[in-house]
Amino acid sequence: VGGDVTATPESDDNEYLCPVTIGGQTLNLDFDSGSSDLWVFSTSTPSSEQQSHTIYNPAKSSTFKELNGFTWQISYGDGSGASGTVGTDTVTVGGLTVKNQAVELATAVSSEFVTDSANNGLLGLAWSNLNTVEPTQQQTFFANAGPQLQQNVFTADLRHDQPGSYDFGFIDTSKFQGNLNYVPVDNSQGFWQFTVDGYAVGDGATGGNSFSAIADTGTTLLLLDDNIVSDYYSQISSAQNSNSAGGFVFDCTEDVPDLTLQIGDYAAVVPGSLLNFSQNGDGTCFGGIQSDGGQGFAILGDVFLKAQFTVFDQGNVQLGFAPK
Ligand SMILES: O=C(Cc1ccccc1)Nn1cnc2ccccc21
Repeated sequence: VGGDVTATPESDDNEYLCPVTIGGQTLNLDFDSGSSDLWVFSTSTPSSEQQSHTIYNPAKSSTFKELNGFTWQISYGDGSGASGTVGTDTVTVGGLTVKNQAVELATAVSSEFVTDSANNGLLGLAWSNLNTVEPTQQQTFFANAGPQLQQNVFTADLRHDQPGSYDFGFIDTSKFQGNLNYVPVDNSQGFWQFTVDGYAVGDGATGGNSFSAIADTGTTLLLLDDNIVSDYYSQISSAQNSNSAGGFVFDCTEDVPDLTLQIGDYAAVVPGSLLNFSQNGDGTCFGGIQSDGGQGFAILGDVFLKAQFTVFDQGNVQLGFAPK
């Protein structure tokens, strides 16, 4: 048994939304390998915060069960967050069904979520030890689905300005070139965390120290250590770190170099075209590479994942990468 679901980018590839059916009601959720809560806008969300969101109404689901007294509260690295109550229901993603899945109902959401009307909640795909439900931590959709999957994996094929896909339970070899390159994962902090062994800017030599990184579909950009960020932008003559833009910008006319991340024997190339992320409207463009804020590990978000077919292997606790 498996599932295949379309991942549709919002404008500027800011996030990727996938249809999820909960108790017969379908909402578009942000699949997030950087967190482990499945939460939705619901009838419990204040009407002033519901705005034009699609909401889940547990009262209309014949399979919803309240988990009395259970609560959740999550905050994300970008400062956004949400909190609420918990129940269980039948959740289906791309034909794959999990019964009695913990579904977290938002009773409060931060402004970033209120204004993002296409996003009706998140489906966490990190490891369950990151789930925030109290008093009893809950399992993710992927953890619950594991036993029924032919292969205990999900794959991400995210694309620039066009629909991509997530597959659960199988690896579609038509979606990548060559062989998959696997790297061991340290899931002790709940992330899909692994070691990058070096990097290269443009056609320069591969160097630098090895560093820790997480594969995070819930992050838009490629967030790296400040030293690597400075080294990269030293190759773009008009680049500057703009407070008003919130990061490094450069003239849109510039030729933007590739970035290669050496992962074991695999050279993961992120083409310059993906690293010229968006236009600021004043002739400058915003870079796809930005600072990780000094938090000690790099965050390989959608900018990186658009360039690689990625296998999140729960069974063998490893990640696989291949060019597309
Ligand atoms: O929060 C982040 C990125 C981030 C920024 C700064 C420091 C650390 C991490 N990603 N993310 C991952 N899942 C998310 C869900 C909502 C919002 C942002 C989300």
